Amino acid sequence: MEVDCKRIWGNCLRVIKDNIPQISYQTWFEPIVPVKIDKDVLTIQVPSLFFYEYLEEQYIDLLSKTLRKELGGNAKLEYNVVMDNAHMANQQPYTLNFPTSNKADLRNRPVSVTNQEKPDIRNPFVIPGIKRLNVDPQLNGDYSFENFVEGECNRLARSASLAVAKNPGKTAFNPLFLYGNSGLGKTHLAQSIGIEVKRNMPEKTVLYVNANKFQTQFTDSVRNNSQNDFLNFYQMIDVLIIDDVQEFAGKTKTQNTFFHIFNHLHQSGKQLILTCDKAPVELHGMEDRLLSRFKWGLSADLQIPDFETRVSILNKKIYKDGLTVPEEVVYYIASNVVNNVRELEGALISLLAQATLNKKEITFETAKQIIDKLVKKTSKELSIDSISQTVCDYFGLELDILQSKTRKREIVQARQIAMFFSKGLTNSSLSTIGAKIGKKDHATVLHACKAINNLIETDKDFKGQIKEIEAQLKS
Ligand SMILES: Nc1ncnc2c1ncn2[C@@H]1O[C@H](COP(=O)(O)OP(=O)(O)OP(=O)(O)O)[C@@H](O)[C@H]1O
Repeated sequence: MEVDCKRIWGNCLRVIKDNIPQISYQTWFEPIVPVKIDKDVLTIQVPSLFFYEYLEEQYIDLLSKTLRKELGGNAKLEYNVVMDNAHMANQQPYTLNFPTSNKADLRNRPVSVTNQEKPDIRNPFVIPGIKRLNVDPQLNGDYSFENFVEGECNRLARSASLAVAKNPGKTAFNPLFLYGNSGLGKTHLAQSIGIEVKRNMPEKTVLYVNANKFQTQFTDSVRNNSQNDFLNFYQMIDVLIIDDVQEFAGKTKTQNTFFHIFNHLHQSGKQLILTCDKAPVELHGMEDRLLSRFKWGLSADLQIPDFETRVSILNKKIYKDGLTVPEEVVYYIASNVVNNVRELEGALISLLAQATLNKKEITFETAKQIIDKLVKKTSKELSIDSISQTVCDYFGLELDILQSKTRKREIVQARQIAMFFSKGLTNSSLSTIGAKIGKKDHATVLHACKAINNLIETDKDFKGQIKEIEAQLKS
């Protein structure tokens, strides 16, 4: 009997293996143990209730087909759900019986439970104490379609986002890849999709996550030996929004894991929405197989809004916050803050803050003073690229040399100086700086900053050089 059940389950596995991705097979089928066969009922043992629910949700059709091929039309499957080690003390497997022949029956099956304890699902987004897996989508209610102003600059991205929101996973826009410079509305638009899906299809599991957070969770899961939980969790999402995917650059293990999640979701008809600060073709430090997948759906860019759109964005915000701002002031802001919607909003906020603090009305004159100061400040902002260029010019080096693997002292030092100034003079994160200068990690950047600070304190000539470079950067 035991041999029989192993043989039959082995036959089923051969078919299953050919029909699903290897990672899914390893995750969901390798841990299953065939227990017994009784006429046309096969009993299998699974390690958790969550595991059983997932099999039922994702693979019941495949299981039914393969089992019926082996045991005939009346084939049935029974599960023994055996708790994991944490629950071994009172190990009394509970059995859930259901037939595989009729899918509708599966949803309303009679369940007999002899052990009510549930295994933990270790995931930071799961709200504890809720029976069904319930995921906090991490959405900001302000980032709705209603609050997003349409313009020539974002028309394609917005209409594609709307189409995806109405039909997640069912349009050709999968993944939807939204890209553009900082502060142009990528996060807002990506979140709008999540908000709309949740509004119209509350049963869908939506999750917004920043690429850095994803990376941290992944690293934690490796440390805690809970990679399977991590993978399983992400493979259950219906609409997955990953913000700032450029942060994955150079992180091979994270990319590898994301690749599997991407494949699983895509193959299961789930929706992926990715945002990035550049187009897929310009993305460096990313594996080719991942890049090619980014291009599968639709890439839509967000451009700098034109004057009219900038005025509409300001007016929308003014109206929403119940403020009164003279039209000429709105026009002045819109004419002078042009590159970034976040800065546009920031200018309005600082104007209002100053007016409130000084108990003054917002006049054109006060607005002009404040905005002029702000615009001057932003025009001085430097990029990692321009800093790297200035440092290379100063030492007479080619820019490319910073990206090379050479350990020559002068190159290493030039790289460290570029990192030091990028940290001090831009808002970029350590990992972004590292990725851009020599494909290094954040720890290397931190080390570089310390090394340069030490040298400034101990070496007078070096300090002089740093002062000269700084003067060039700020001129
Ligand atoms: N078309 C728009 N209509 C209304 N508000 C907008 C629009 N575009 C951007 N914003 C607002 O500008 C701010 C910045 O937008 P968002 O955070 O989405 O930019 P981003 O492109 O994701 O930037 P980053 O790459 O720096 O994360 C947000 O407050 C957002 O609501």
